[in-house]
Amino acid sequence: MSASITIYGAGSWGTALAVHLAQSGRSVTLWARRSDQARAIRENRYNDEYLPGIEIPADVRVTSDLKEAAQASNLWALAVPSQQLRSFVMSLKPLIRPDIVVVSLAKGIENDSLMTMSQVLEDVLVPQLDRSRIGVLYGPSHAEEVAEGRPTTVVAAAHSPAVAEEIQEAFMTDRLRVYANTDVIGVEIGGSAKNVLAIAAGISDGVGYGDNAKAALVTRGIAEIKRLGLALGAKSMTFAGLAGIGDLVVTCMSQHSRNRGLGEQIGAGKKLEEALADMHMVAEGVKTTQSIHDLAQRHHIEMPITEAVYEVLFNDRRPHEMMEKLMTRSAKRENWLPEVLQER
Ligand SMILES: NC(=O)C1=CN([C@@H]2O[C@H](COP(=O)(O)OP(=O)(O)OC[C@H]3O[C@@H](n4cnc5c(N)ncnc54)[C@H](O)[C@@H]3O)[C@@H](O)[C@H]2O)C=CC1
Ligand SMILES: O=C(CO)COP(=O)(O)O
Repeated sequence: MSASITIYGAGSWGTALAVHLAQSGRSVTLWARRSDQARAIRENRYNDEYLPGIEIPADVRVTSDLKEAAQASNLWALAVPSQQLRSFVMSLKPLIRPDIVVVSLAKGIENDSLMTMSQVLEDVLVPQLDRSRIGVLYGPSHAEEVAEGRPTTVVAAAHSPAVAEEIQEAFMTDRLRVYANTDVIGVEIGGSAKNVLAIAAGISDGVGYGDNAKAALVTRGIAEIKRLGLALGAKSMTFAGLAGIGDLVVTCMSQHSRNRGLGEQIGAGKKLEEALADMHMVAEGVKTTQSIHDLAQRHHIEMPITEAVYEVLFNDRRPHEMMEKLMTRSAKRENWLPEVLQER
């Protein structure tokens, strides 16, 4: 077990993991961006802004000093929004050491580069850090439930099996069960694209389409996510795993999901800007819709649900119009054997 972990980003997810891991005996340092936030958490032992009602154990060290956080451990977990990851890691780069393992907790695809989070980390940190020491931790894990110690499962992915297992061991507790995987691109595409489908599920809830429509979005959603993943080199089975169907189900069904909640407001008639103005926390699905839409175009992948979400969010199209378009597409086959056998 990695004795100590540094978590960068004292938002909902970073704080929840810090609480959970500290309660499980790890030595945890939580880095907060603003010194006033770090001080308030140190003094009150609550993070009311991002994770209200959860007490932060006294042994979680809270700092806004990057150097102090970097020196505190050899395992760095990054819980900052995906579009800010690159600039944040640039500021960490002077502090990197070759024995560090860096894990992205952020789920998303960078807008301009269309890189996944591990690719952004590689882009910034290699060669100072070996590529094998970069990983991600994704899966169905709402912060509110992890902070309360409710049973949760996630997947640690890295190109090196040994590093995937090192991350697994570092985060595994009796209430947070971690699986290891080496299909990094599969885990990242599953864990990121699910936020687009969460917005679709929320729109469906807001309009009031019902349970059948929601089940269709989850099922046909994983089909289109898998198509993109396979084109990018992912393994088919990853999409039946925790960062595939697992993450998709939780986000489309949960009361906690911010992306689903944002979609619900849009389905009920709000404009994207209005829905975003009501949110304090990041809803990764908005930016990820742009990236996934662009990736699908680049690789000529049919992603009709993503396309529909894109049109509603960015081109002012009505949810009813897009649903009609989805329902009246030409007739398709589902999982015909010759096509399934072509998959990896
Ligand atoms: N909340 C959840 O249940 C889960 C969230 N995630 C992922 O974790 C990532 C973070 O999510 P949350 O903690 O929920 O978001 P949040 O909105 O609650 O917190 C974001 C944190 O990032 C910090 N931040 C913003 N811009 C920054 C910058 N330029 N540099 C450094 N720090 C910056 C903020 O101060 C804040 O502490 C997202 O990618 C999300 O998809 C993954 C699993 C669960
Ligand atoms: O990724 C998450 C849970 O696994 C959090 O994202 P949402 O809050 O949109 O569901």
